[in-house]
Amino acid sequence: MEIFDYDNILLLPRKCRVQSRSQCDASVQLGGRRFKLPVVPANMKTVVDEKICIWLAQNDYFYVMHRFDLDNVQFVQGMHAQGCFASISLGIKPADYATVDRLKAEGLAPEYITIDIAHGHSDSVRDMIAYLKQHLPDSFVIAGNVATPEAVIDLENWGADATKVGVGPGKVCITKLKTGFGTGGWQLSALKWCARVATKPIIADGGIRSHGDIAKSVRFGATMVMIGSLFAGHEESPGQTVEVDGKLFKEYYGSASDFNKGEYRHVEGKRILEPIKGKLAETLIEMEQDVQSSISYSGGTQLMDIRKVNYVILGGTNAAEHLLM
Ligand SMILES: NC(=O)C1=CN([C@@H]2O[C@H](COP(=O)(O)OP(=O)(O)OC[C@H]3O[C@@H](n4cnc5c(N)ncnc54)[C@H](OP(=O)(O)O)[C@@H]3O)[C@@H](O)[C@H]2O)C=CC1
Ligand SMILES: Nc1nc2c(ncn2[C@@H]2O[C@H](COP(=O)(O)O)[C@@H](O)[C@H]2O)c(=O)[nH]1
Repeated sequence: MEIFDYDNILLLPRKCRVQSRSQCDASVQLGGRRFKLPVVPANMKTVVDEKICIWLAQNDYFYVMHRFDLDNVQFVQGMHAQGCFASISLGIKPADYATVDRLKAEGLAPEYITIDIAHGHSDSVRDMIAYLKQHLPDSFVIAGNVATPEAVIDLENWGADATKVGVGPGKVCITKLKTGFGTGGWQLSALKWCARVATKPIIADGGIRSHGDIAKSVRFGATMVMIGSLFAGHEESPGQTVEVDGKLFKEYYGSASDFNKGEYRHVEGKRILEPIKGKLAETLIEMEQDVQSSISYSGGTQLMDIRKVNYVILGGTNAAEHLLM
């Protein structure tokens, strides 16, 4: 198996078919809705809050609300009251089952539910998918996180409508160091490996450091990418603003860090500071323009045309041009 990551792959251009990059369509379909970009901000406390989720939904971007210190039922009610789709996260503990029961009792079906645990290839996820399919059958269920084709096959067979791939590639992740496991350092080839067996959409989660990594993810099989660090440093980001030597930063911490958990137990995340870089809306517009540009380099007009390009692996002993077929 080829091992590579975002920083040692480059995609190869094909003859351009558009007069302007504005003719390229960066939108993507997921769960019956079309979104402007194949990008979703990570469901983390320092990345999204209710206000950001409303803005994203109203502006045709996908979002997944985090599940920490939050009443999911109130959140779904609030989103529906604003005329927005509801997209929540759940774990697999008794409190999460109680949330499903309350949603059902209130007649509230979130349009999207993401089951979000560290080791998603597990019976506990199988059981939660089954419970959701029984009690909230209209919700589109995303399940993760996983790292292998076996896991993608199992989650799909258990009823997941999409899977989330990425164990340990995140910027505030220390899973690799603490456990010796994961896709940190080879997330892009893990995605390729998983995509070969997937029959439903994959969300590639973690490790995106520049906008070009979005196109690389799509090339290797992602329908969408989940991004934390690139979104955590905006003026409206929910993390605390911190001043260091006259410069402004936002805190960004892992969901499995002691900062999020409130205790030092099974910690697999850390806290860092991200420089503040302006408004979220501006970053999303720049991302859209960059993805449009990627599509034009692929010789296409639609997002999935990026899947057709060849690529090279830079450096290392296995440097080579990789042709399709
Ligand atoms: N993408 C990634 O690489 C990672 C992401 N995270 C994020 O951190 C947050 C917290 O995750 P998580 O701790 O799973 O959520 P929860 O705190 O909700 O725990 C979920 C349940 O799974 C159990 N559990 C957690 N890890 C394992 C494991 N390795 N093997 C067996 N059981 C396990 C926990 O029990 P117990 O605690 O008693 O073991 C708990 O019962 C999530 O948002 C998750 O996405 C965390 C780590 C890696
Ligand atoms: N191992 C851990 N992974 C975590 C934790 N909190 C979040 N995450 C994952 O990171 C991505 C975001 O990655 P980024 O590279 O874009 O910053 C996020 O979606 C989660 O899957 C954690 O505490 N430990």
